[in-house]
Amino acid sequence: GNRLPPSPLALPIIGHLHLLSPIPHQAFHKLSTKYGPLIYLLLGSVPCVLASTAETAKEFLKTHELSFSDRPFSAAVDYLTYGSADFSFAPYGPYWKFMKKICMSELLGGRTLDQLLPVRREEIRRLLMKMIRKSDSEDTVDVGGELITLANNIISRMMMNKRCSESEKEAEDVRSLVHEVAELTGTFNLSDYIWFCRNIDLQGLRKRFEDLHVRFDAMAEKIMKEHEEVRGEKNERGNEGDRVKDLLDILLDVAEDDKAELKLTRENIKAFILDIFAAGTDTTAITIEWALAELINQPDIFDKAREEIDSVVGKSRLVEESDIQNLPYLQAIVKETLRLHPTAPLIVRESTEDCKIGEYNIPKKTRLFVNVWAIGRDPKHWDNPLEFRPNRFLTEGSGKSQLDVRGQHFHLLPFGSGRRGCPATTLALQVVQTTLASMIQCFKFKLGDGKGTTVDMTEAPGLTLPRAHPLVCVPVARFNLLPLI
Ligand code: HEM
Repeated sequence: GNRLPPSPLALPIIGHLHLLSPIPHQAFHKLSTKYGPLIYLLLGSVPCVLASTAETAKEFLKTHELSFSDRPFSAAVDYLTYGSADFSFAPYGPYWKFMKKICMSELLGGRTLDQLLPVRREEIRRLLMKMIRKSDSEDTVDVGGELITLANNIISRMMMNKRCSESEKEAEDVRSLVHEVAELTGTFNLSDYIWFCRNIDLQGLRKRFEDLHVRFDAMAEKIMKEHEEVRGEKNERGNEGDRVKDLLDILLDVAEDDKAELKLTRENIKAFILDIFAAGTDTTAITIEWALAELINQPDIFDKAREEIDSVVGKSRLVEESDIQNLPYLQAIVKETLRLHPTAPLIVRESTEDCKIGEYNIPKKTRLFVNVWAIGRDPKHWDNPLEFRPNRFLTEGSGKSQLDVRGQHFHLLPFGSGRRGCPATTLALQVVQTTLASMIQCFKFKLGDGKGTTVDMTEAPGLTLPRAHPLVCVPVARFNLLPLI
């Protein structure tokens, strides 16, 4: 037959759009408890399916992977990605495949990440220095804000050998630009619908896209020109190769390579820069913020993590990326954070052909949402799912100790799965684990403004699972840290 999955009653014109607020992944979760693990929805006029369990996720992302490897298109994406010249939103075709190959072999591959290790080390030290000063003056730190700056600087230096915050003003410009782009493209894109509800002023919205596009383009052009100048000089002097290449150098090399399978355009390169900032900054920073909030709320877990680091690393040097493999409890804390607080709570794809899932027919051009957030809290797969218990990943015999977060285990999908999964999982884990470990090693935390001893864990609306209440606290250095930095 021609059966679609079960569906709540739809309203004229808006379909099920009214059911999504205020926080889409939470609203979706509620719908799934009522209508089941696979639901059909009409968002405005767009047909969608919603997968809310590990089993349904596997059907779409693995069994029928190739039918669901496109991303949906929206006006924001069109404006901001140079007419879809980018990577994150590119259709699953030759251009995407070409870029994916470069991503995995060069841009985000092991060798590049190794070469750029000093960037990550320096930026983490810069954050720690700032916190040491706050500790000395017994001042509060806006942890979330500092982590966004950290993530932004790491990405910016990897991408184009430039920190965002040479000056505070410049840093703020880049931060707000990146934030707006992420908000508007809705990296995991729901926003066009939500705006439709909230904001009928489509004209005003278009103006915002244009504005943002112009601002971003100016920034990207400036950076590209600077690079091209340096490359010109290098070529004249003939001494290329004495400096570590940043990602932009690698992209420009590919663009100049006449033997490359595809010719990268200027738009492609700018759009890629935009993608990396939009996909990599908030997700990384907010994950670390959630992890720290959980630890502050559970001093016994915090103590245990600190003891592990003290015994493996000691107090005479700072924890390094290479220590992480010897810190299983820390790794478990990060997995548990990604289970409960996945900063990409919904995976968004689109189907390229008709397809049969179980007894249901899913037509071509149907948008897919996989509710990663709900799957991580499913009591069928997780004991006491709402409790933060890193030990669940360590207990021998529970079967959970072998679980990783790279998309092989469909009840834990913080980075998605398959070909279209996050290409920067390794980098993201390096930054999250090492930053968290160094904060644990160096500081204890007192909550700011006398707000008691527990951190409020409410989520706010937003595509990257922002916290409703910013984590503000006073870092207290555990010992004299300066010799370590
Ligand atoms: C904790 C941090 C991060 C999380 C939780 C995360 C999660 C995700 C998820 C769930 C997806 C969609 C996967 C799918 O459709 O199956 C994705 C895609 C993507 N991520 Fe990440 N990510 C993180 C960090 C980063 C970083 C640091 C970068 C870049 C440096 C990055 C770049 C991308 C890109 C380019 C895509 C699109 C890939 C494509 O369409 O083929 N992500 N990420």
